[in-house]
Amino acid sequence: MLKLWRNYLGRHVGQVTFLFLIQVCQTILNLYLPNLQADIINDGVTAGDADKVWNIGWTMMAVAAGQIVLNIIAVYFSTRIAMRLGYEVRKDYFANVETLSLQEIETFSAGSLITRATNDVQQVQQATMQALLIMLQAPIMLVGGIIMAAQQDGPLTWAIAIIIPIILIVMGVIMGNLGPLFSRLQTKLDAINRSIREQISGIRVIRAFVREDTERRRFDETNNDVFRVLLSIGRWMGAMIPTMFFIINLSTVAIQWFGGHRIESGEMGIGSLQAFIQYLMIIMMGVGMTAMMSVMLPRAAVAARRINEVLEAESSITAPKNPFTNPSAHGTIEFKHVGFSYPGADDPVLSDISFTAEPGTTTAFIGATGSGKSTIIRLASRMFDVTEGEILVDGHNVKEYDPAQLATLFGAVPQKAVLFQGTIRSNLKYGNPQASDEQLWEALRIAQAEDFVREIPEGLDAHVAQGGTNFSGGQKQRLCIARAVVRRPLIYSFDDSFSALDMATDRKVREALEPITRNATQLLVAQRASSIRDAHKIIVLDDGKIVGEGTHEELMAQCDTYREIVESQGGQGPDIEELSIEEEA
Ligand SMILES: Nc1ncnc2c1ncn2[C@@H]1O[C@H](COP(=O)(O)OP(=O)(O)OP(=O)(O)O)[C@@H](O)[C@H]1O
Repeated sequence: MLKLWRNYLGRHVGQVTFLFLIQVCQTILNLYLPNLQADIINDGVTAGDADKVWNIGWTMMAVAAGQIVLNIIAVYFSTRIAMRLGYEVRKDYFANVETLSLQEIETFSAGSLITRATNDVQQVQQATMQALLIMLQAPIMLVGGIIMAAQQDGPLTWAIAIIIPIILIVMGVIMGNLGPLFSRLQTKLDAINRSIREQISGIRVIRAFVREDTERRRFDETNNDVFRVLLSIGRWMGAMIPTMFFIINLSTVAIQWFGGHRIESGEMGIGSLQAFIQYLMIIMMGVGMTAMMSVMLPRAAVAARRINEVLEAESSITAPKNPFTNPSAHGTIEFKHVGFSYPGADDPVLSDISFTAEPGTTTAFIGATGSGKSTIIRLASRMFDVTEGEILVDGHNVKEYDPAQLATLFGAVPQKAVLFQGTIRSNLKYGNPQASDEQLWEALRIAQAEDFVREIPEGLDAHVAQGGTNFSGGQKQRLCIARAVVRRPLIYSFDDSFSALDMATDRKVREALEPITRNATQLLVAQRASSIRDAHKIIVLDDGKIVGEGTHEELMAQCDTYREIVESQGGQGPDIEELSIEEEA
């Protein structure tokens, strides 16, 4: 928490100092009021001096008004500073998350990253606001209250010396139990966020398989966990307030009783007893504020630690000091004995993968699900770093490139079509922000998406909902293909990118792509053997290893796994063009 405050409140030292000065003045005025009250009763009312009553009364009014004005200023500045802190933390947080590689994002998990950016930042923001308001006020109230009470009646101060340690012990016990509960709460909130995210994004599958009850039960378990922790927190918080009031009321009765005896014996004025009780209340308020801070701070400290973890996280995929710039890039990709394990996984997903993909050729990957096809595509553009061997692009290790520059060589169409909230234009311009409308329409034409976009009255300005949910699977896939085409990259990677297209559209897209990809390097993952039989090179994967490499004919002759795949899909049969012509007929 301190680190976060140092970094972010440090940027507003002027405002924070001004706020602290206001708080000191306000608290001094607050401490002065009971003193005036004692004077008005002792020297004015009891002595029957009306002038004194008026004079002190006016002073009390002025002091109270001053205190109110200062309080308003303090609330304004503490809110402003805390909101600014939240804004700046969120801004830096998001900027840093954007720089992280998939490796770190998967380690944190998307659900936890969202909770940290929302719930955790809010906790810190609220704690900061309260801290700015009461952190300086509480100790002044405590110490100042004791001094002022002692001035009213020294001998009665022993009562305060007994009451404060009792309250501190009670608070200590309650806070000691609340701290670990808040840590647990944050972890449980992460879990509930993950669960909500998964279930909402998978709602169609849940409905299709009628799994609502199972999912509801799974959610109930997570929800119950949060409920149980909140209940425990509520119990301790609930115990705190009545306990505090019990101690305060008991103390007031004790002070009235002892004070009454001292008034009777003429050692104390009535006004002084009134003031003494008021100072006791101020001291208790100081203790209460400290207690409130000690509830809020541990919780905010947990949140601050989680935010700091993300703010300080560094991408494992970084640019070298002097990145290699390639003025005449061709797009040759070479895998040399590549091995790879996902972060946290024990077993390698890929072992000893070696191949070269040249410009003007298509290298296709086929194999059972989970055999590592998509992983090869991800490694080629350095979304993860290999754990063994090396990957070269145009003869240079991908680690020699600036990752951002390397990414511009690729036009990737991912397995899961990803679109962003905005318009068709804004989504296509991800491929090339400078692209003209003509270029966007041409890309749509190549991706066989022109017709359905033209049918929408807004055309390129048609709204794309979050995640592209207002488009069908095939439409989304075609928009993703168009986005890659807009870039006109040297390397195209199609990760099962035609799976949602019918045979006829699949053929049309491939035909339209042919002229623009003719000189590019193409990496193509496909499930259908018929889709890749024309590839210059087909690599057959089995359990992360290459078990065959060659053209369709070569593999049919030499590779059992490939032959099995082809036969399981209906034998050599007609290729995709023949199939689609039949389908159209
Ligand atoms: N982000 C990840 N974290 C951990 N393991 C992963 C991750 N992504 C994939 N894997 C694992 O790596 C293996 C290879 O996955 P990959 O997605 O490369 O297979 P694939 O051949 O493309 O499969 P499919 O044809 O089903 O898309 C699988 O066993 C999978 O469980």
